[in-house]
Amino acid sequence: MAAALQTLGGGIGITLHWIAFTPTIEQQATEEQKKKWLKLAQDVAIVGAYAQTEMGHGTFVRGLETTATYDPSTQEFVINSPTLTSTKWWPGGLGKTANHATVMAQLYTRGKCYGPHNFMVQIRSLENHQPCPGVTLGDIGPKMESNGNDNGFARFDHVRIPRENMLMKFARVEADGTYVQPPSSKLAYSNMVYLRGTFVMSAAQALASATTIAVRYSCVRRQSEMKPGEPEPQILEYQTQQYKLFPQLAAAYAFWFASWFMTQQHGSITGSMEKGDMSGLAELHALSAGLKSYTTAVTARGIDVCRMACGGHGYSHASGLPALFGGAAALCTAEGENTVMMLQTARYLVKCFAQSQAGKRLTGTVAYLSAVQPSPVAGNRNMSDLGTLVAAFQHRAARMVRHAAMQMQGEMQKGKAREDAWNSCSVLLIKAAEAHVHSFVVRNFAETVQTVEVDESVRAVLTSLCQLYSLYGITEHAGDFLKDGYLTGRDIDAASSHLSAMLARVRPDAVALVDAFDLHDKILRSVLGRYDGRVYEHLYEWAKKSPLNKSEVHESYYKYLQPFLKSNRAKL
Ligand SMILES: CCCCCCCCCCCCCCCCCCCCCC(=O)SCCNC(=O)CCNC(=O)[C@H](O)C(C)(C)COP(=O)(O)OP(=O)(O)OC[C@H]1O[C@@H](n2cnc3c(N)ncnc32)[C@H](O)[C@@H]1OP(=O)(O)O
Ligand SMILES: Cc1cc2nc3c(=O)[nH]c(=O)nc-3n(C[C@H](O)[C@H](O)[C@H](O)COP(=O)(O)OP(=O)(O)OC[C@H]3O[C@@H](n4cnc5c(N)ncnc54)[C@H](O)[C@@H]3O)c2cc1C
Repeated sequence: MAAALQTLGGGIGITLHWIAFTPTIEQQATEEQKKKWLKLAQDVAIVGAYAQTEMGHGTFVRGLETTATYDPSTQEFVINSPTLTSTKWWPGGLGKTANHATVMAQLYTRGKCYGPHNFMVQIRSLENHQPCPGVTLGDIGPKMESNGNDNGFARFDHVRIPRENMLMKFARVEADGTYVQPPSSKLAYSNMVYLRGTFVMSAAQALASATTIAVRYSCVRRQSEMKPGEPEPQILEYQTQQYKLFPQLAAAYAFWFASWFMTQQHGSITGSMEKGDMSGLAELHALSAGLKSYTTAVTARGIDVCRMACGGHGYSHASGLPALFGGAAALCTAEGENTVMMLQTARYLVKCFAQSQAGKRLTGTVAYLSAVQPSPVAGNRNMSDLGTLVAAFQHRAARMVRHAAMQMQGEMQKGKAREDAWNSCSVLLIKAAEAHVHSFVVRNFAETVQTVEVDESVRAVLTSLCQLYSLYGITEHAGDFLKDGYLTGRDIDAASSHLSAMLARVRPDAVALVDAFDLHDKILRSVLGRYDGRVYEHLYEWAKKSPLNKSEVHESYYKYLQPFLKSNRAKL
C-alpha cells in the first residue's frame, strides 16, 4: 500500500490502480480476459480506477443504480447512469488519471436484474486522454487529506461495451443473454475482502509511522523540570508520555502480526475457493471486515494521540502527523465504512453463537465461543501471565456475544421482526464484535511472540509489549471484565500496576522498537521523526520554505492590512 501510495505528481494518483483496479482483474477476470488486460495493467500501459461507489450509495452495494443492460442483437452491454445519484463518486483516479475503470453495475439481461457485477469500461482515449464518447468525468473537489490523488466522478450515457467486457470468472452472460449463476453471489465482492485485508497492514504501517515520529521526537524534546534545579528531562521520561505512546507502539506491532495472519488466511481460503470449496468465505469476510474496522479506528485515534503528544510541532505539517491522520481517517470510511463492517462481523458471530447453542463445535477464530464457560471462576489471577490475559479477553468477548444474541432473541420473542430486533440491539452487537476482534488481536499477538523465530532477548521485549497491549486493553475496558465477576477489582488493580511496570520496562527499548520498523526519512516525511534527531535546525529550514516567506512583506499587507491600518489611524 505504501509503495502504491506513490503518486505521479499533484492531482494525479495511481494508488487505486494498484490496490483495487489491478487486483479486480486478477480476481474477477477469466484467463482469456487476464491475457487481454492484466499485463497492460501491471505494466501501467493502461491506468484504471475501481468505480463502485456512487453519489447516492456507498455502503449498500445492492442499491447501486448504474445499469449494465445486455443487448443480444449486438452482443453488447449498455452502461448507463439513469439518475444524478447514480453518478460514480469517490473512486480514486477516476476523475483525471484513469483511462479505464472496472464499473460495478446492476446487470440486466432478458428483462431481469441479477444484481451488481463488474464491467471493464474504457473511459478516456489512449491517444489524447479525452473522455470517451458518452462518458462525463471530473474530480469531486478537495478532501480532508490525500489531495495528491484525484477522487473522481463519472457519468455514463448509454455507453456500449462488448459482452466480453463483463468480468466473467464467476458469473457469465452467454451470447444469447442467458445468465449463468456464480458459485456464490458474494464472489463479486471478493476484491473488497482482499482490500480490507490489506488495510490491516496499512493501519499497522500508519501507526508504526506515527509512533516512530512521536517516540523519536520525545527523546529529542526536553521540557519542564522533573526535579527543581535539574536539567529539563526528555519528555519520554514522563509516565504520562509513555502511557500515551507505548500502547500505540504495542498496537502497531499487534496489527502488524494480525496482518500476517490476515494475509495467510486470505491466501489459504481463496486457494480453497479456486478448487470450489467456498466454506471459508464467510469467516474470511467476517475477519477481514472486523479487523479492517477495528485496526483503522484504533490507528486513527492513536495517530491523533501521537500528534497531541508532540505539542505545537505535532500540529505542524512539518511533523507529518496531520497528513498521516488524514490518511488513516480515510481508511475508516473507505472500503466499507467501519460501523457497517463491524456489523457484518456481528452478523457472523450471532450466526456462530446460534450454531454453538445447537451443539455444533465451532472452529477458526470463533472456536473460543463454544469453549468459554458462562459462569466465571473468580480468583486471584496472575495478571502478568499472557495465557491469563488471552483467556480474559476471550471470556469478555464470549460474554458480550452471548448477551447481544440473547438480547436479540428476547426482542424477537416479544414479537419483533428479526430486522427490527437486529437494529434495536445493534449497539450491543457492535460492542460484542469489537470485543471479539480485540480478543483475536490479543491472542494472535501472544501466539506470535511465543512462536516467532527471534533471539530470546528480542522475544522478551516483544512479550513485554504484548503484556503492555493486553493490560492497557483491560484497564481501558475494565467494566467489561468486571461485569460478571470474571475479573475482580483486585485483578484490575494488579493489571494497572503491571501496566506501570511494563511502561518502565519498555522505555529503554522504545527507540529500538520504532527503529525496527525501518521507516526511511523519505517515507516518514517528518522533521520531528528524522533518524538523525536533528529536529530544530531542520524545523527552521522547513519553515523558511513556507510560501508565505517568499517575500518579506506579503502582498496581502498592501491589499488589506495597509488600507485597514491607515483608515483606523485616521480615526484616532
Ligand atoms: C511503509 C510506510 C508507509 C506509511 C504510511 C502507510 C499508510 C498510511 C495511510 C494512508 C492512506 C491514504 C489513502 C486513503 C485511502 C485510499 C484507499 C481507498 C480505497 C477505497 C476503495 C473503496 O472504497 S471501493 C468501495 C468499497 N465499498 C464497500 O466496501 C461497500 C461496503 N458494502 C458492502 O460490502 C455490502 O454492501 C455489505 C455491507 C457487506 C452488505 O452486502 P449485502 O447487502 O449484499 O449482504 P447482506 O448484508 O445482506 O448479507 C448477506 C450475506 O452475504 C454475506 N456477505 C456480505 N458481503 C460479503 C463478502 N464480501 N464476502 C462474503 N460474504 C459476504 C453476509 O455475511 C451475509 O451472509 P449470511 O446471510 O450467511 O449471514
Ligand atoms: C479517501 C477515499 C477513497 C475512496 N476510494 C474509492 C474507490 O476507489 N472506489 C470506490 O468505489 N469507492 C471509493 N470510496 C468510497 C467509499 O467506499 C465509501 O465512502 C464507503 O463505502 C462508505 O459509503 P458512503 O460514503 O456512501 O457512506 P454511507 O454508506 O452513506 O454511510 C454513511 C453513514 O451511514 C451509516 N450506515 C450506512 N449503512 C448502515 C447500516 N446498514 N447500518 C448502520 N449504519 C449504516 C454508516 O455507518 C455511515 O456512518 C472512497 C472513499 C474515500 C473517503
